[in-house]
Amino acid sequence: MRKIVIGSRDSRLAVVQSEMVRDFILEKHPDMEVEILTMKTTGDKILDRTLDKIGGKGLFVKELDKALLEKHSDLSVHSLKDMPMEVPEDLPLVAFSKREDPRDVLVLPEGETELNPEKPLGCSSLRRTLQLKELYPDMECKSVRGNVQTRLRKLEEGQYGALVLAAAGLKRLGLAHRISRYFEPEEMIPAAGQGILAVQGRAGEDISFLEGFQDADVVCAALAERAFVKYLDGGCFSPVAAHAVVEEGTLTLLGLYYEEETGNYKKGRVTGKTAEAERLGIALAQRLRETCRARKEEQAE
Ligand SMILES: NCc1[nH]cc(CCC(=O)O)c1CC(=O)O
Repeated sequence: MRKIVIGSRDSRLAVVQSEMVRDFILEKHPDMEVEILTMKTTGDKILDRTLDKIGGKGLFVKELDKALLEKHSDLSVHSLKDMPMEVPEDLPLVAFSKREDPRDVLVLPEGETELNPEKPLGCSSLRRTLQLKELYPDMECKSVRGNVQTRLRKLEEGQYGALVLAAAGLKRLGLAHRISRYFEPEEMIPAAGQGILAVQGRAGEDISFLEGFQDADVVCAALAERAFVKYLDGGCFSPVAAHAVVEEGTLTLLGLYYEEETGNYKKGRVTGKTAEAERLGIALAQRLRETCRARKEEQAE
């Protein structure tokens, strides 16, 4: 018998996600024992500042990485979209899950059926803010921090007309009934990795018990999305968005590139073979950046 400890943030969503990995392992290997070890990360503790002021995505993984390194845990389960592009070599991502609904959605206060245009839209990333400006040009967007439950509480308190959240988180929390509108990926390009779980482990250890967990097409989509963002050095705060779909060996990647200095941004699409996922991500990134550059030169003339 082998015992595995999964390290998890202590938010409800993080625990549900860790339970999904636990349940997979237990179903395939009933002789194994799996325990979930929850912890608060710096990113969960600091809620009064926006993430870019306190140091980025890494704040949600530092404590979990430490537990892995010190062997208090064997695996960490993360939302892939929260993972930095650079992952420590000794703590590799060892599996990606199948993808839950990757779309962003609109959530109204409980019982309401229409969007109150007098109140701001609550959203927590530049990526969403930028794209919401196109969909709701007359509405203000206001930052909302905290885990999904905290954000929903702020919505019920009347601070916002609606929230924009990921469908994946709401569905996993059993809150799909709160969704009042879905944004198709073409209208609002999701964050790279949205809807996918990443399992992280220690280099060199046996993780054969995760066999069958991942889906090859989802892995290709994730690689293309992350290659795009990494090439553009997106990190957490550039509103870079990337979403790939794989169908019968063909990968289509949608991307958004934003140039901080000028405020210019550009959306684009690339299609190719799944085997070339990362190259496709880089190719789209290069093309969009060139387009923004060219436009900047035009404006300067
Ligand atoms: N930034 C928080 C976060 N990280 C992952 C999800 C949703 C689940 C997922 O995308 O897999 C959410 C909530 C949200 O953005 O609404």
